[in-house]
Amino acid sequence: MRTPIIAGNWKMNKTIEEAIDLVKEIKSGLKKDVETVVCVPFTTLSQVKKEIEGTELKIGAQNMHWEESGAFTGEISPLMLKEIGVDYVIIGHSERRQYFGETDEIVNKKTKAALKHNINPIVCVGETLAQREKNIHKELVESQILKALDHIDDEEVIKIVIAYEPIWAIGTGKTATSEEANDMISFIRNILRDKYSQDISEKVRIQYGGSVKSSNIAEIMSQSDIDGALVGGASLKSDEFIKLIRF
Ligand SMILES: O=C(CO)COP(=O)(O)O
Repeated sequence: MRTPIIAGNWKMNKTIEEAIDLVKEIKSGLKKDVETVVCVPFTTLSQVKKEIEGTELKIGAQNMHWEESGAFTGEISPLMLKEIGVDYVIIGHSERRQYFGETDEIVNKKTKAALKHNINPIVCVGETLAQREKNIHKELVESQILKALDHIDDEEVIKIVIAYEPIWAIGTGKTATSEEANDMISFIRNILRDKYSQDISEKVRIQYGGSVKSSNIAEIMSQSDIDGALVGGASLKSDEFIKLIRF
């Protein structure tokens, strides 16, 4: 059985003070057997980590460099995240790919670096609207997955969470139908089966992301292959996020 995982991606939102307020409310609404993660801005990681001590709430970063240190102005290394005690890191979010030029090769390097440092990567994949309309969305996602997982073995891949986020559904209010999401996610599971094994494909958790909110979470989570959600906008308000955890 795969434990459901609901992760909030706060993106570039919340000052330290706001972050602490939000996390105080979230930790009071946790649900047993649903892994809950908040992926917060770098500047708030330390304080949020202190605030969640002794609770089941997990903490994630939204990005990371693959090197341990060096002349990479403005970047944050896996060692720095590990020192804070970060559990997860989002890798290859479509906004990083789109605005900051992250390629599949970079996503692979970052994923391997996270695993090396025992930080669980949440690896994001997903197609644009144009790619879906051209009916090349599965090809595209397959290529993103295989490149992200290059040289990652059986023992490591099960620590990865994959997030399928169709770009046209992010922040647009347009959700993929739960059937469309499940269809792609079961397709991803088949890619894992072919690359690794049936057993591995049944262990890896795969989330859906894109305009997830309290009104559609139950429907999304009722699908056979969807193990959770990566949530943007709706993770910024405690009452809404708690409803998502309690789907
Ligand atoms: O990008 C997302 C999560 O990583 C999704 O964002 P929204 O939930 O705001 O559509």
